[in-house]
Amino acid sequence: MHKPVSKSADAHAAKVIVCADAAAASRTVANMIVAAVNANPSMVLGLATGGTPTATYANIVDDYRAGKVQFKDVTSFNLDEYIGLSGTHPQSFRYFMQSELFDHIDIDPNNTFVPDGDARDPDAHAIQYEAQIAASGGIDLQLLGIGHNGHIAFNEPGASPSTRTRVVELTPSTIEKNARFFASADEVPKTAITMGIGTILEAKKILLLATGDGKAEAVRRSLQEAASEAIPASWLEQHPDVTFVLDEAAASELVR
Ligand SMILES: O=P(O)(O)OC[C@H]1O[C@](O)(CO)[C@@H](O)[C@@H]1O
Repeated sequence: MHKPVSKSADAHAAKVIVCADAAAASRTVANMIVAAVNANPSMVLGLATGGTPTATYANIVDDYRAGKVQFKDVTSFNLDEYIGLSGTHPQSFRYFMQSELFDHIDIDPNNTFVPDGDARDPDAHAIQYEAQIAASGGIDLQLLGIGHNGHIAFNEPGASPSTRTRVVELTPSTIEKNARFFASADEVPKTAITMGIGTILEAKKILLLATGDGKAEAVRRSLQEAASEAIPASWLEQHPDVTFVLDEAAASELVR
């Protein structure tokens, strides 16, 4: 049991699943996604990038190859993309999704949506992206990671729960953390297009995967402090169907 310490009376308690290690947490999330697709083969999936979900995607590819699931009628929307990187740039989130998941399953490429980091008018593109999500009928299941500073997608501290898909500036700490994927911090784009917190909160169901002790404080503050702009993931308390899937390390600061 995890006590929702200091949460407001109208907060929804997230479900929390603690797994022995990152591999088990990744497999748990893959199983949940595969089960959801099998229950609704034409579902709309919200997908995340970053280091955290790579093992989950590898597990999903394994299940696809084993004939346990098909994606031919699934539509996907990714959370975010760096501005200035085209989809062929190896550090773009479009490239990541192709190489980690889409190129290995039967999803229709026309039904995979990632914000276009190369859009001529990123503000207009963000509005169009929202319209595309709405036209799809909305996201059925949204996968999230969490940043060390509590960000979800690229909604950095300061983001309100009413934010929509838009252009944002990345914080120096996020740029520094993500520099590990680039040759140097100087190469990390300073701006991105991201779904807003309000956009994310409209998903019917939300799964947040966090692994490693570097995420322990952000996880604890999200689950056990009053929601505030200081920790964007804390706004998830406003959603009635959120599950945090953690490894022991990411769960290690929770008051149990
Ligand atoms: O999984 P990582 O690499 O720790 O990243 C944390 C979060 O930051 C992002 O990279 C920013 O969107 C997310 O993709 C991810 O959920």
